[in-house]
Amino acid sequence: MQQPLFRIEELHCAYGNGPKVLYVPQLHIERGGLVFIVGSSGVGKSTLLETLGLMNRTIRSASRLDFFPAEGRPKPLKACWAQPDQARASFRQQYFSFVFQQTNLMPNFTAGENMMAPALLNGQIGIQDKIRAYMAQLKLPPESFGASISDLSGGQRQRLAFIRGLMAPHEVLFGDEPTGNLDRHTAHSCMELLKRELRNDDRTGIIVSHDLALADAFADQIVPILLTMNDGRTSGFIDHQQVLHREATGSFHCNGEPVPNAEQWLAARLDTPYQPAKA
Ligand SMILES: Nc1ncnc2c1ncn2[C@@H]1O[C@H](COP(=O)(O)OP(=O)(O)OP(=O)(O)O)[C@@H](O)[C@H]1O
Repeated sequence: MQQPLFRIEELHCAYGNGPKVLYVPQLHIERGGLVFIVGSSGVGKSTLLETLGLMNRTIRSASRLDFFPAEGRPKPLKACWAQPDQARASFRQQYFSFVFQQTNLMPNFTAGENMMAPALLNGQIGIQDKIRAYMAQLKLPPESFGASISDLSGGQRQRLAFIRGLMAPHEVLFGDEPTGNLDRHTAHSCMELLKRELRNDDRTGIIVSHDLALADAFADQIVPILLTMNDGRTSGFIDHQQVLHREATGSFHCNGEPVPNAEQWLAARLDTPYQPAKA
């Protein structure tokens, strides 16, 4: 049976006093596996990630925004948002890790130190062998372990950041275009590794991506953010009936109907303004 990870109801997101950028009447994200958030540019994918990951003040209002940790009672994120920055940071550090396209590596530390940092900070030891195995899998040369960040290519840095995120033992890993700088083959290797490791550790990856083929190949759940038009302005909208779930057979279904080709199904919906049914 599926376990809840996030439960969202009537969430409105905006930046400061700016216009509403995202509306989520209802969304259930389940624990375990890989969840992809897809949508056209500017529709609110990063906003959703920032909201769930307690990264940026994006909530205008929400009637429910709950996180269900593996142990203990559900945590109302709405209440976390009212707390000081320090309290939110320690909540994040307890449960969440992050991988961004702009890697945020520490330039004064070597590649190896960067990859080991989150695991060491969380008290893990004997991690070098694991990191070296991940490096081999992602075709990073062994000597790059001791290299300066400035001596590595953009794609190598992204793979380092990816391994660093994997090494952090948190139960949710948020990724914002974590393979955006990589060629298709390497992006697939990253996702294969991520999927396997998440499954082994009962963790969940929530990934923002433009790459519908990657979502089709690896996601267990795909959340499309649809484009809506209000008074001439566009904003994002999530219709829970348009969320795709992968069945045990490996194929997707949506609202009880089979979806034979998720990539095509999504491509046909994402760029066309969507008219939500009236409640
Ligand atoms: N810090 C911010 N302050 C004000 N508005 C913002 C901020 N960040 C994003 N926005 C606005 O919110 C909307 C959604 O942006 P968001 O970055 O979430 O979209 P996205 O789907 O992730 O886009 P992309 O695929 O291009 O990265 C856009 O209209 C954007 O201009």
